[in-house]
Amino acid sequence: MTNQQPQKKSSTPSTISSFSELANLANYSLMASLNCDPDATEDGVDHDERQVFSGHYVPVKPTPIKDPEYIAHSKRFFAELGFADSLAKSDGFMRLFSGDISQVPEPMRQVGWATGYALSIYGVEFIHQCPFQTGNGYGDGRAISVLEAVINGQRWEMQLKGGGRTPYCRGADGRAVLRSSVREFLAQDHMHALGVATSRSLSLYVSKTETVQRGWYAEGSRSENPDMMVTEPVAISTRVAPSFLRVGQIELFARRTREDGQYYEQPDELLHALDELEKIVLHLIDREYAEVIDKTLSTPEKIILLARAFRDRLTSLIADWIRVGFCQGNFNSDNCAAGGFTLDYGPFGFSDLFNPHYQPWTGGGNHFSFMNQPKAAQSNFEMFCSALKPLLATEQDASTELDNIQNEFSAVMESKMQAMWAAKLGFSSLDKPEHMAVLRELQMIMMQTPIDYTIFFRELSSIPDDIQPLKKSFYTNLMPKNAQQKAESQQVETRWGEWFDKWKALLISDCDVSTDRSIEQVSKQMKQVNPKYILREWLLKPAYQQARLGDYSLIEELQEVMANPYEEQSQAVEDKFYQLKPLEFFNVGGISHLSCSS
Ligand SMILES: Nc1ncnc2c1ncn2[C@@H]1O[C@H](COP(=O)(O)OP(=O)(O)OP(=O)(O)O)[C@@H](O)[C@H]1O
Ligand SMILES: [Mg+2]
Repeated sequence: MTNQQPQKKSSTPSTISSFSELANLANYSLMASLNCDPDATEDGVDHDERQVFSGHYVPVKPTPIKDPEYIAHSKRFFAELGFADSLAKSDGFMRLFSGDISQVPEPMRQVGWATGYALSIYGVEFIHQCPFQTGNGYGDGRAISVLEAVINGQRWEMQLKGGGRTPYCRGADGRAVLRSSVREFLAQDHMHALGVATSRSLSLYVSKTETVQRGWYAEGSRSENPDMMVTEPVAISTRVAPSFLRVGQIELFARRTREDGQYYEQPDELLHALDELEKIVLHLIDREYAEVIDKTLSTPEKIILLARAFRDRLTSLIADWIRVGFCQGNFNSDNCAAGGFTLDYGPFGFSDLFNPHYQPWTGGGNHFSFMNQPKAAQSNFEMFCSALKPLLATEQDASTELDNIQNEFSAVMESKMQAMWAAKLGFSSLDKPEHMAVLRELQMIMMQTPIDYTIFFRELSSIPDDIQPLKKSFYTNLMPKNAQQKAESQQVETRWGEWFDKWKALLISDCDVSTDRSIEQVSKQMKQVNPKYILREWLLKPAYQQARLGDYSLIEELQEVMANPYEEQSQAVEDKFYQLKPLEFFNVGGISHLSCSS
């Protein structure tokens, strides 16, 4: 059900308790397999926006945040890496991951790197909106990778978010504020605990003295857009993944191969562009798909396997997002990791009230809304396949096969969605029409009744005797009040009862025919796919507000609770975190919607 990234061979790690031990694990494959921007300076002091015409990466020295203070690290991920918890507060570690790379010992390098990428929004290329009207200004504007290390046989890239300006900053400050960094750090950690493929959270540091200004919402504001400027401390969160390659990155190098004279003037420049495209694709395979694609195959053969494998991961990812109520909010090709995992926790949100059009980001439009994410993914996948095409220009068969892989996306997506809904409902499949009818009817009533998506499925997972426990998920206060409306809502309740009876009868008959499925087992399985605890925005807000005052206890508490989202936890945890969204938070800026993610 879940879309785990491939597990590498693991031996029990010996603990890494000092920064010099970590430094010894540094191992940079990127520089060997990719091209550096030929216009770049070697020392990485390259902090003004400028066009980057070629090369896959630009050396950039991060700008440290002033007077950094420790807020959090992912204990779970540290344990996986074999890092001692004490490392997070140690001098060298804290210095590096708050942006000061100037003193790292060899074999670490005293310079990081940023990468360019192209942007497509819902399948439409954006080129002229960059400051140079060429697309050469898009890329990591504030994300800077600082380390590659091989740990227990797995290669990881570590990337600062908010590490200061890069050539791609487009005039912005290169910083991330405390609020957005807390959200990103916690959500990324939580998504892993939910079993959803994601970049991982490593650490979070805030500056005690450096601030920037951002537009934000006044307390309780219902304005769609921010109505005031706030001064916020800057922070750096570090995220970790096998790579940070995005669909937009492959697109950038494919666009440069076009014979429209936009990107090159001489024939050898076309060859160079094709070479850069091939290199980045092979690098993607090496970093993200090495376990499923044989190194000895030809490039066209590899490309076919890559497209198939990415399609498989991407469709699983989207089904998982919908399973747990996650809306990414801004699923452009530049926010779509080519390794098929969740990347960029900016304007994301977890659904409280079920709404297929749920979209936390005011700039996102319906195309990135909750139930439209399969379509948004399809657009990104199509851009990905088009970007691979120039490498198959003389390979008719492979090119046709790639078209087929692309054309079958929606069928594969649909089958993943059906498997996901079946699991949420406790069915082994939706193959029979009566199972499908139960799903369709449920989707209809869910749209007509204000219910909490998480609580509804969690209560259903206990397979109750009647609909009474499900009412815990009803936003009764949002239901109609006058007499006629009350009568209508009575009808809705009757429909719920009828739906429930049909669902339960099917479930019982499934168990009767299958000897290896008891009701208790089904309930247990349902609780493994229907989380109890979800990182709701109204839970996040007090955590970053308290952090602003120097109190990080709520962040730690949320981290703990959200690390075990499928478990039954204490009554106190349930009372605090397993609740409907309070009515006063509906339509409130910064909780129900947000416009700014930085
Ligand atoms: N404060 C900033 N300074 C420089 N660049 C920024 C800033 N905020 C956003 N950007 C850049 O604007 C683009 C769009 O922002 P978006 O919110 O998608 O990305 P992000 O949250 O910064 O990053 P990522 O996708 O790396 O998680 C990105 O290329 C990003 O680097
Ligand atoms: Mg982004």
